[in-house]
Amino acid sequence: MIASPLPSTEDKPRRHEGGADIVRIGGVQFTWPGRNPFTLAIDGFSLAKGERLLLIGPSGSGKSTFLSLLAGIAKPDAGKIDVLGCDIARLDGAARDRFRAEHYGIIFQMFNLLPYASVIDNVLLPLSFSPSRKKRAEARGGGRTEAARLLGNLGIEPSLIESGSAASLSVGQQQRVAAARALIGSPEIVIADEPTSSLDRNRQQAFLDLLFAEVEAAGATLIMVSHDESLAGRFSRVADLAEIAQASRGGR
Ligand SMILES: Nc1ncnc2c1ncn2[C@@H]1O[C@H](COP(=O)(O)OP(=O)(O)OP(=O)(O)O)[C@@H](O)[C@H]1O
Repeated sequence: MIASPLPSTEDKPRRHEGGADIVRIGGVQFTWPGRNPFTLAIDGFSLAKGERLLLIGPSGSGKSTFLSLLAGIAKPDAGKIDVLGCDIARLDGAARDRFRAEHYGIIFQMFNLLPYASVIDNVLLPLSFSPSRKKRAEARGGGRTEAARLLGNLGIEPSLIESGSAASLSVGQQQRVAAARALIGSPEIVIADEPTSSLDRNRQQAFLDLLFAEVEAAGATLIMVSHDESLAGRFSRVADLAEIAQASRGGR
């Protein structure tokens, strides 16, 4: 069920059941270089801890660009992107990479698994880059135990966990492995860029059931992009990117 109406940029930051803001963006400008440059401007946006935001909008409207800014993959030309009290717009590339590894689990559109690595090694990868996620996984019995638990909960057969390589998996299985990799070590923010686009309706719903259960168990905040507005009822908030950001093309 959608908790409340879609916000305008003038709205006060929305809070989710008392959760404090985990993200606050203000005055952001970002332009992709090129002959017909695409610019995204975000006057103000905030996200409360524990929210599950579904981000919708037409193809090419800038949803992935928005996620890249939110995750510190792209650096804005101006403005503030405050995440967990840190303005990531002020960090250099290496510091943003470290921050992302510590605090974000990301399910990319193409999954980005290491094809020749085993399923479990793909899931364990983020722990090599994040001391705090490693610590949290260790507190739950160790990285391998936690990876196997997540993979099992996400419906990966035990026989595939140690021996299967990512390249040998179906698209649906790759997606589940990508979700386990995003969730291991309980990052505060989980970002999913159209993770269900290659699944049929039943598998889509089953995947979301598993994803939401794990996100909730970890107390994480979820931002998911999808073209499928019928998923809206499952999220605490739904926003069209056009309500959050102004997109423009060409010289400014
Ligand atoms: N790496 C890049 N380099 C240059 N321009 C880019 C890059 N990525 C995106 N763009 C520009 O930004 C625009 C918005 O792209 P973006 O991928 O953010 O949209 P989207 O809403 O996520 O689209 P889709 O729903 O099709 O994935 C593109 O049309 C393109 O012009």
